[in-house]
Amino acid sequence: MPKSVRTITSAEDARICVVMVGLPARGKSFIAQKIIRFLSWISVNAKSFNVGQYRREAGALKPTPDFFDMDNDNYFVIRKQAENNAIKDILKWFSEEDGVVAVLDATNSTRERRAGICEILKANKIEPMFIESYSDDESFILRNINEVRKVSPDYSEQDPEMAIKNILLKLQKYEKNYETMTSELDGDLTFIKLVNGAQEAIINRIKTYSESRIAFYVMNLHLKPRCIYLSRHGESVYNVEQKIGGDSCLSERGLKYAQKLPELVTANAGDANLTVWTSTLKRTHETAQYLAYKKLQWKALDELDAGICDGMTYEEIEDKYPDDFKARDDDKYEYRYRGGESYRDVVIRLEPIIMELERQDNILIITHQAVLRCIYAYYMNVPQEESPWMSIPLHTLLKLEPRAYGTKITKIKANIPAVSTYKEKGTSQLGESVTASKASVRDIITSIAGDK
Ligand SMILES: O=P(O)(O)OC[C@H]1O[C@@](CO)(OP(=O)(O)O)[C@@H](O)[C@@H]1O
Repeated sequence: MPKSVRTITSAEDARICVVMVGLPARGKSFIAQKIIRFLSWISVNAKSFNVGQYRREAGALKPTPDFFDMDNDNYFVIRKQAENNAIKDILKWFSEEDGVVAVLDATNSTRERRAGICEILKANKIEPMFIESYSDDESFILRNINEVRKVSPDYSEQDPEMAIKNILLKLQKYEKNYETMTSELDGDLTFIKLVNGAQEAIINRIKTYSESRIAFYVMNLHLKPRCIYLSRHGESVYNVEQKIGGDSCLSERGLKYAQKLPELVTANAGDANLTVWTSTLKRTHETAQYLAYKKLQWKALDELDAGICDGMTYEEIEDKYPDDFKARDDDKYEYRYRGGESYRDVVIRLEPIIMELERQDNILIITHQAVLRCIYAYYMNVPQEESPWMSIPLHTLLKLEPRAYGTKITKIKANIPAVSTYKEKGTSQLGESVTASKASVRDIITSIAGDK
């Protein structure tokens, strides 16, 4: 019986607690959630602990700005209790749930408070890593205030004007005591200070691979509006023959999709500048051939390697390697084709693609079924056990718009028929053909996938 092999992603066993630092409305929760999403995607056990949530659970549901008055002892007790509960849960999570990276999402705005947290973490053999989001840019702050107003349970039911007034008052309370991190005064701590998003970054005492991976990731984050377009290559000769893998050319209908793609892209991206990324396989180049944008080839975007099954149909695999066929159906994410790859392997080789995508502006990626599922899973927060089973039809352009707390997705069908390459669990038969719908070119479904 073939056994899937678990791949270790890092040789370190250090447990890290990322401690967020910064005034309210500096995008700390956005950074915290992105870190968790990225680490979970690469299979690192990571969890965020938001002190605001603990404070709400402690009864301070919709606090007035006075609640954040640093000189008010009564309120201080509640705030401190919320912080203590969060830290208690972090320690419990590390010891009982094999945690690897926790994020303590709070302002942690004074040196004294940070020193206290440091002491507890170190006593429990957890490495503290501070990430400060600092800003003196009014437009950056205003954008974040607006975000907080919309998504924070503290303000979501308030009249927008009143909410903004309250957030500004809360900010003033914190500003009085806020101590930013500096190499001079905090030189013995591991920290990264992001100034105005990631316009500038100060990095101090990053020692381990895991810390540098997190630091590099957050330095690449940006919230400038941009779109990521994803498409599978047009229908290939192998797709028509129901064979997997290979390096075949496009079918006639696949070529039609390639010819239509420039029109689809312009209809949605207008005259925005785009870079097209393809894999190194022929079917993706042929799909990109009529697009008049700069093109880059990535080996990392090549389809999941089916090893000894490359070039076979699912029926042939079931017939010749029934144990492998079943093992893959039982655990599609972990199953590694003999001499080939698993979905987990694909995610690992896609890490540099995600790092680069976070840095970039508008990108169109033309790649393959399995690779697209993995990229999609990162943006849409799809759990590992579900992602290999997602249906991503041919001849469909996906438009992703990353936002602060989720990604907006639009599906644009090209209205060109294609075979289905979707195989359901428990069968070797492929689904129904994707026929041209009667709707016009732009059959658009829009949804927002929020963070979980
Ligand atoms: O993981 P599963 O569902 O088998 O999907 C991956 C398969 O998709 C295919 C099509 O069946 O990809 P592609 O987009 O490159 O045409 C195969 O080449 C590949 O093995």
